[in-house]
Amino acid sequence: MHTDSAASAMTQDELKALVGRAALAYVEPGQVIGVGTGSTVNRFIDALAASKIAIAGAVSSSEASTLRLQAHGIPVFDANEVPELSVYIDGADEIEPGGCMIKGGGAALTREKIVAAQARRFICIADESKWVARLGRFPLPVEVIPMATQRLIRQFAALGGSARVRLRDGVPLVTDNGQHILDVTGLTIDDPLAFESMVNNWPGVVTVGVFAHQRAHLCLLGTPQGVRTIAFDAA
Ligand SMILES: O=C[C@H](O)[C@H](O)[C@H](O)COP(=O)(O)O
Repeated sequence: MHTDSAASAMTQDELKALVGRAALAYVEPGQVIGVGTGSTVNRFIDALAASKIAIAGAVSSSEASTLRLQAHGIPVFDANEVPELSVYIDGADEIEPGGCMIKGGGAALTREKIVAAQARRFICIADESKWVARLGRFPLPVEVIPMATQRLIRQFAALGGSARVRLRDGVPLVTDNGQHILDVTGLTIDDPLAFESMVNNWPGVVTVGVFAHQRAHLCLLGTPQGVRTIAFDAA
């Protein structure tokens, strides 16, 4: 781990912009890269467009990121057209010292996991508020098929969790995949790999927002002292 470039009294938005720019160091001209979703990734997309690094294009993890990339004139490919990506750049809602993450605050978790699985390297960009000793403070997003919702709420309750259907404008939010999101609080996630496998096996779960099998290889963490570069050896 190291810290570079002094930065002081920066807002959270400025820290997101800082790590968005820092991620450019991991992008090379001519590459097709994986691009995640969220406010931090938006800063990366904008920095990429401003940088004039001529990538061949991107595979995107959401309709929102696709629109932003295309608005900048960056070609977006279907995941099926690109067998392997050199790098995937995405944010996180929480990241812990092993590189495991909670993701899905923006409801894009399923496509994020798909694109991450195609990439040789996952680079997580996040402001320091996302760094945790153990996953579980942020409500865990789980994409679910609506007919399974009530049973899954009971399954989470049996683990000590409290699950709610995420609403938007008073009705269940519908993901890019046409499904719903449960947000689960009160869980203890001591073993992210085992937890991810267990929940993903419950019928009706599309994807759980624990990213342990697709964990980060590197985290660029925005702090008031600059960007901390954290490599996860075991990833
Ligand atoms: O579904 C959304 C994603 O997992 C985001 O990458 C995550 O919620 C972090 O978003 P933000 O950069 O806006 O905090």
